[in-house]
Order: sequence, then structure tokens, then C-alpha cells
Amino acid sequence: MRLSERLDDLIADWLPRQRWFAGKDRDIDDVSVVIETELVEGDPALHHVVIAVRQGEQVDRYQVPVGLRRELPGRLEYAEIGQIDDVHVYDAVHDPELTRVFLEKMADCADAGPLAFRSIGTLDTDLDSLASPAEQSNTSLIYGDLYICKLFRRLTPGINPDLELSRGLVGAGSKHVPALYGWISCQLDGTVCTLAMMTEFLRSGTDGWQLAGTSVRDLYAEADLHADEVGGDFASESERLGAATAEVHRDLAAAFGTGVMSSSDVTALARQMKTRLTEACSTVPQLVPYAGRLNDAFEAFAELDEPLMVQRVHGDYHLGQVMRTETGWMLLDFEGEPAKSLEERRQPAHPLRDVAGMLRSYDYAARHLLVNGKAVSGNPDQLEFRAHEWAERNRSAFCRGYAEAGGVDPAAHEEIIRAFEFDKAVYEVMYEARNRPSWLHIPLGSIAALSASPAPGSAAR
Ligand SMILES: Nc1ncnc2c1ncn2[C@@H]1O[C@H](COP(=O)(O)OP(=O)(O)O)[C@@H](O)[C@H]1O
Ligand SMILES: O=P(O)(O)O[C@H]1O[C@H](CO)[C@@H](O[C@H]2O[C@H](CO)[C@@H](O)[C@H](O)[C@H]2O)[C@H](O)[C@H]1O
Repeated sequence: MRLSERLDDLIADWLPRQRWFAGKDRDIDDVSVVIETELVEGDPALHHVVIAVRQGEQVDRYQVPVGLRRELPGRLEYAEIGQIDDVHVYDAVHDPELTRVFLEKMADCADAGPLAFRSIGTLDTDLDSLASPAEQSNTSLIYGDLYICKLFRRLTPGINPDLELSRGLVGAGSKHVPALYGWISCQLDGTVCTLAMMTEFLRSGTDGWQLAGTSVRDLYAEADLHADEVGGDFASESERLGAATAEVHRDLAAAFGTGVMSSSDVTALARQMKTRLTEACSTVPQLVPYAGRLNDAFEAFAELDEPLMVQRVHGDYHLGQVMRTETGWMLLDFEGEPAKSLEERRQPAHPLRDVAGMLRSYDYAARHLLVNGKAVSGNPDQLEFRAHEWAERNRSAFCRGYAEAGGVDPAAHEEIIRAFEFDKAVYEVMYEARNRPSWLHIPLGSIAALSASPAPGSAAR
């Protein structure tokens, strides 16, 4: 049975409740199925569906693997999208009986209608999957404890940078990215479009955000001690993370090449930073008092009189994108900032953009336990001081590790780091205002602190 005509309304009701749906702030005008591929016939059946969602002028495409059963077992009720006649329609990512098909087809390098399944090496196909509870912008299926297959929910024609960069890094022999095992693609608007990628599941991994948060909690619990005196000190891990980052940048440069930014490119980039600031100031008026200092930093960047080396970078680098395993730090999710177009995300950038992203993340880790800038318990001033001390210690360790492993020395390029950090903090102000207003104080607090500190080289001016 083809679902196309009957599925549109069901999906339109269900979509806004999905974590990965990016258009929650606008009404849905229309949903239509643009590609439907029957992958499994019978009961249960599996149809791979690509839908187009129109919201005003904007049309976005999303992927939904749809399961069909006449009787829906209790364990799948939460995944139900709705009913067509006496058939239950549900999000098949939650049904291991159906998701096995992805694995089997990848192992066979099969083509199914417009879908192309590909793998590298031999795959174990006798594995059940579980949809990861860490689901964020996409949905990841963990097969046994061997593979993790990320299904990109919002689709953009073109190769996904996550797959593109992982492939390049694996090819360059990087020890800081998981092994790549396979991918799924289709044609969208006449161009290849990545639907999924499957990598090694890092079963011993813990993400950097959790590890850093644990270290900060340890410090708060003994707030009369300095950051280097408590058991959970994170600085040597930060140094190792800096080194891993430099090694990944080196491998990205080797795999994809480098370029030089002309001074007009630098000016254009500074202009983009200023535009982002103007937009953020109109949405978040608390930013306005700092706009002058931020603009000065962007202007100092625009006036840099040195060639800027650019290369492919991570693009949305923070502590939630790295995992510590028994062999060291691994970097994940090379998709870039989700709000940017694919073309923008694939542009080469200065590697210190990633460094600045991670430095911002240390600030977040230090401050996120302070609700609206105040400690949950304990002496607020003391904890605020400790938070600052923790962030500075780990930011310095990260930069040291990065420079010692051959990365561009952040300490020798303060104007660049400052402009990138401010730009990221402005992005975060918008991100928090839209997604987590109770966290808005974090980037605003950092902007206040950074603007109060002297501009690089100001003493000499
Ligand atoms: N190879 C992996 N091994 C183990 N866990 C992983 C792996 N890749 C991702 N994860 C987990 O899934 C989470 C989300 O992954 P990510 O690639 O950032 O997805 P998204 O694009 O949806 O944000 C990560 O923070 C991590 O906890
Ligand atoms: O992981 P994503 O690619 O979805 O990135 C987006 O969400 C991040 C939050 O999950 C956001 O990161 C910001 O919050 C982090 C703590 O939750 C912090 O470590 C980062 O430094 C901070 O930027 C990211 O900006 C956004 O693009």
C-alpha cells in the first residue's frame, strides 16, 4: 500500500512534538510526501519516506522511516504517528525488527529505488538497534554495542559535512575519530543527499560535557580549595583535548587542503560578525550595552594586517562534541552550526574558530551550575570566583595542548581569538534566547566579563 496521500495530515500533527523538528516556532502550512520507498513488505512493513514541510516561504525536507502494523505492541505505542484505516503508522526508528534492514542493506551495498546503501568492510548484521536517548538534532541508532548509525532528520541536498570530514579523517589515519562503516544516500533536487552515516560505537566513551561538569561539581563541593587542589581537576584532560584538536586540524588540512583569506575576505567576515551582533541586539536588548566593545573587537579583526590561513574545521566545536575513551579524545559531529546553510558549513575557516568554540564551552561548563549567575547553595561570590578560576585553568591548558601539538598558538593571536569568541557568544545569546532562556545569563555574563578585560595590545596603543 502506498501511504503518500494519507500520511500528510498525520505527520503534520505529529511533527511539532519531535525533538529534531527545527520549525517549532512557526505554523506548518503544508506537509507532502516527496519520496516514498518500500523497504519491507508485509506486516510489519517499512516505508522510507521523505517529506517536504512548508512553513511560510520556507520548505524543509525531513526523513521519517515509517513502520506499519495491524497490531501495535505496547512497546511501540509511544512511537505511533497515527492510524490509517486499521493500520498503525509509527516512527520505525524504535522498531529493531525493521531497523535491521538498514544494516543488512548497507552490508550488501544495495540499491533500493532511489536509496543507495553503502558499507566499508564486513558488517555484523545480526544486531538489534536501540534509538539513542541522547537524541538531539538527529536520531542515532545503536546496533548492539558495535555501531552507531545517525539518521539525519532535516535533509539538505549535497554531501553532509559529517560524512565528508569523517571520511577524510579516517583516510588520513586520524586516531581521533570513530571508524566509518557505512552510509545511506539518495538523490534530492538532482544532487546526492546523505541520509545516514554509521560509525564505530565508542562503548567506553563519556562525553566531555559530562566529564567537565563532574570536575566543576567536585570543585564546588570543596569551594575553599583551588581548582588545582581538588581530586576532579580536569586540566590535564583539557591539555590532551587541545592536543587532539590540533592533530585533527592537521589531518583536515592534509586531507582537504588549506587556503589563504584575502584582506577583503577578512573584512567581509568581520561584517558578518557585526550583522549577527545587530540582529542579536534587536532580539536580546540586554546585549546592547556591550555592542560598542564587541564592534571594536570585530573592527580590530577586520584591520588585521596578516594573511589568515583557512582550512576545513569542525564548525560547531564544544564539550558535547568530544568523547573521552580508553585510548584518548575522539571528536564527533562535524556537521557545523545547524542554523547555517550547507554551503556556509562547508566553507574553509580559520582553525582558531574551533579553539574559540571550545573556550566558550569551558565558560559554559563552569557557569551552568550557577542558576541566573547565582550558586544553588554555598557562598555565591566564592563559587563565582571558583567558576572563573576553573574556566581559566582549563582554557589555558587546552590552548597549551593545542599549541604544543603544532596548532596555531592562540596566545599569539589574541585579536583573532577575541573576535571569534565574541562572535560565538553572540550566536549563543540568540541560541539560548530561542531554546533555553534560563541559560541566557551564561553567554551574557561571559560577554560582560570579556568586554571588561582590556582589548589585546591596548596598553601599547
Ligand atoms: N561514535 C559514538 N559512540 C558513542 N556515542 C556516540 C557516538 N557518536 C555520538 N554519540 C553520542 O550521541 C550524542 C549525539 O551525537 P551527535 O553526533 O552530536 O548527534 P547530533 O547531530 O544529533 O547532535 C553524542 O553527544 C554522544 O553522546
Ligand atoms: O550540539 P549541537 O550541534 O546541536 O549544537 C547546538 O546546541 C548546543 C547545546 O546543546 C550549543 O552549545 C552551547 O551549549 C553547550 C552546553 O549545552 C556549551 O558547551 C557550548 O559551548 C554552547 O555553545 C551549540 O552552540 C548549538 O550550536
